[in-house]
Amino acid sequence: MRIKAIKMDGCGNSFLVVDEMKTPLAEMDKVHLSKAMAIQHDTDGILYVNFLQGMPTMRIFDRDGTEETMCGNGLRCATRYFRDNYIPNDCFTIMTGDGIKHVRTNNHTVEVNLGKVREYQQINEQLHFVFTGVPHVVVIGYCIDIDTARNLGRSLRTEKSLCEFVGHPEGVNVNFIWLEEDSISIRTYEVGVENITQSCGTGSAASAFVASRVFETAFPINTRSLGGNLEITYDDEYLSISGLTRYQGRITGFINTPFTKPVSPAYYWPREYAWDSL
Ligand SMILES: N[C@@H](CCC[C@H](N)C(=O)O)C(=O)O
Repeated sequence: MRIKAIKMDGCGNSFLVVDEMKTPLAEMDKVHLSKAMAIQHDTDGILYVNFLQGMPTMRIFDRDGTEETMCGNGLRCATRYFRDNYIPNDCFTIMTGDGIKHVRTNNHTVEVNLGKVREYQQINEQLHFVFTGVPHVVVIGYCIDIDTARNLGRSLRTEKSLCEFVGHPEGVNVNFIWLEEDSISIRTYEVGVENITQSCGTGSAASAFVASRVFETAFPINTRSLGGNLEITYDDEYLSISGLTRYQGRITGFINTPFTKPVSPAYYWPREYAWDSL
């Protein structure tokens, strides 16, 4: 079976977009396929886009093949894909694992409304917890290097007592934040990618919310991550994130379906980048 995907990123948070209207896939194939494609093409996850009962929908599978409820930057990329291919409007809605989300585009800039802040709790002076579609711990501190953030993030992400305390025994994403003159800087250790990513939309929103309480920073808040900046707004308890999205290229591959067991990615997914300006 031939599969086509588009490589995109939102502030460096990278995804392959698989359009299920063009490439219908069996549910059982998605876990193996997602893991294989994400590793081979070095992306943080795979976005499956489709229309279900007439409604645009997005599903996100992380690099390790697990499905997540939400992904802020992924939703921004999916929004741009829908706008450019199917929905010639600036404002519309997309169904996600975390419910219906309102989205808005302005050329390459995409804003998505993540909904109301949920489950906020201050754990101690340095640690806070916020649910913005997926669970996020926010650690307040000072400028941290990548290796330290990766090591600390990895141990906090599965720290049993912390995860149980915040009600998410499955694990949490970890954001290290510090205050800059005109913004906050963030390094996010992401569940499912199991590494620091270039940017995390839901993590940036959670971090901005915590910064507004701890540093009394006024919204809109600019967040700086390795891959770029996002603007976070807070309106009537609803958090929105806005920033640039990019196309990186088209990918074509072939798979034998259905999968019965995990297969080496290179076996069925040849590299055929055709970089273009889409
Ligand atoms: N990068 C995403 C967040 C993805 C969620 C995370 N990988 C998880 O599994 O919880 C974003 O932009 O929000």
